[in-house]
Parts: sequence; structure tokens; C-alpha cells
Amino acid sequence: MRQLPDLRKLEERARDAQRPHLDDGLVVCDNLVRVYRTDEVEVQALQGLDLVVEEGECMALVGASGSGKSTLLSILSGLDLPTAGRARVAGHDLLALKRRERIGYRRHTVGFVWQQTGRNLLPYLTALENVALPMKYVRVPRRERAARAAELLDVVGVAHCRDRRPAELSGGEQQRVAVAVATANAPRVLLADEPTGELDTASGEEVFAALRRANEELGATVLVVTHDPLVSEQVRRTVRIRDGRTSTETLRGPGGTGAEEYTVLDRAGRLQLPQDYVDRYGLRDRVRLTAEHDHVGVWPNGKPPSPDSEPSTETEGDR
Ligand SMILES: Nc1ncnc2c1ncn2[C@@H]1O[C@H](COP(=O)(O)OP(=O)(O)OP(=O)(O)O)[C@@H](O)[C@H]1O
Repeated sequence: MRQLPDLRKLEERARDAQRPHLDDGLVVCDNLVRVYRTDEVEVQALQGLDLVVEEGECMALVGASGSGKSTLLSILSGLDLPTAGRARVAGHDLLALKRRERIGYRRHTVGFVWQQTGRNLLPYLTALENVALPMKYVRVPRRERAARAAELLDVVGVAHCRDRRPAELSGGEQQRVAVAVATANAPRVLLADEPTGELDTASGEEVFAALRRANEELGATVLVVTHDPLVSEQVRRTVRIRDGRTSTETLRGPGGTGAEEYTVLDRAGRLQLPQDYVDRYGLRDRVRLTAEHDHVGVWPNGKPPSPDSEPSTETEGDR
């Protein structure tokens, strides 16, 4: 006899069908929420974050300390689970992965580079052995492993380091080896959390160049969390996270030219006004919106809109 889906499954299906389809991106975060609860406190690290990253992008995520960047990366890397919302990477629903699928996802689909050089490499293995190790987990034949590892070290510019252990490498060399390790199993997405954070400018540039090559030559879509302007000013798109949500996006032309800043508008019509506008115009609690013929005006509470603007509804601010 055919088994019918239970009511809960049907409800889920109905809810899914009502959502607009956002799955055009390789990485899609939709209203992502992550709440950390400890005995006394509750921290809302992500508060309804939306983000779409197209396949082939090399983009930066920036934001003040505590804004939620590492939380987002932990979720995308499959290490952590969101409290609510949706996160899809290369067709994998990160909220629905079973234990085995999660292991497979972490081995094949994503690669990561952490800020602390010591977290990326095993100290008792040479650079070549470190790069070959992830391939062993997915059963690539030994000879192929060594050949591919050597090739990857060459791509990231540290072929000369192949037989050295991490302690015999500079911080920048270690991070470039880490990029090779992260790309060993040809992941669709490469995540890097402050990869140049502990390096001087010249080494930082070399590590960023390695990430760029992973993007351009190995076809990985790259997301870098960074405080380093060297990185954020050279990628085409930089997304700023504020209070657990994407707030602004800066788009640049080739070689980092002609930066234009946009404010992110989510599907519900919410946006975060830049803090300096809020301060400069004394915007608090609620604002008045006016529909002009080609733009929307935002007025502080109590200030009369100009006579030629059409009045609009008063809106709750600070949502
Ligand atoms: N395991 C945890 N338990 C409780 N709170 C946490 C945990 N991890 C992060 N947080 C809190 O969540 C918020 C976001 O932290 P997150 O590390 O994602 O920020 P961030 O933008 O990466 O900061 P930074 O730039 O300093 O690394 C912070 O308030 C942080 O204290």
C-alpha cells in the first residue's frame, strides 16, 4: 500500500512552496538566525541574515567584532547549526544534513582556512603530506594524491616548501599551504576566516593571491571574512554584517576600481540605515517616509516633509 506523507511533512511542503525561490546562488542564506544560550544569557549572533553568493564569486565579509561573521562561517562550513532560517550550499540544505552527509559535505563541498595558522596544518606532517591528507579521507589513490598535492602547492606559490614541516615555514607560507589543503578535494566553496589576520602586509598579499588563484584557476567560490582592507578593497563585492544581518554591500569594478556602496534591502522590505545617517539626522524610534517621484525620503519624527513630497505612512523605525 502506498504510504502518504504525514501532516507535518505536508505543512512543511506548503510553507516551502510559498517561499520565493532564491536558490539561484551557490550559497543561499535566507532569514538565518543563530541564538547562543548559556545559563544566564542569550546572544542573538545572527538575526535574520540574508545572503546570496553566486558560483564563481570571490567576495569579502566585513563587520565589527561580534557582528556574527564567524558564526556565519561556522554554519556554512557545517560545524554549527542555525537556530532557524535556511542555509543552502551547492544544493545541500545545511539544516537537514544527517551526520554522515555532514561529514561528506565537509570533505567534498567546502574547504576552510582559519586565522590561526596552527589550526590549519598538522605539525608533524610536511606541507605535501598535509595537502595529501584530505584526499586520503576520500580514497584518492596514493600516487595521485602526491601528484595533485605537488600541483596545488605550485598553484599557491609554495612548491619549494613541500618537504618542510609547518614549524619550518613562515606564517604566510603556512597560510598558503593551508589554502592548498583547503582546495585538495576540489571544493565548490572555499571559506576563509581572517586568513591574513596574523600576517604582515607582504605575506598577506601573497595569501590573498593564493585565494584568488583558488578562485580563478581552481574554480572555487571564495568567501573571506576579513578586517584587512588589502583583501576587502580588492574583491568585486564586499558585504558588511551589522548586528547579525547583512547591512551594506560595496561593488567594485576590475582591480578594485570605482567602489559604490549599496544598502541591502531584504525581501520583507527591511533595511538598516547606516549609523552615521542615523546620528547625523537624529533618526530615532520612528521615521516618516515620503514617496518622491524617483526616490523615497526618510524624515526624522516631528520634522515636516517638504511641500512637494507625497505624504506616506509613518513607519516604526529600528526594526
Ligand atoms: N559559542 C558561543 N557561545 C555564546 N556566544 C557566542 C558563541 N560564539 C559567538 N558568540 C557570540 O555571538 C556574537 C557573534 O560572534 P561572532 O564570533 O560570530 O562575531 P564576529 O563578527 O566573527 O567577531 P570577530 O570579528 O571578533 O571574530 C558575539 O556576541 C559572540 O560573543
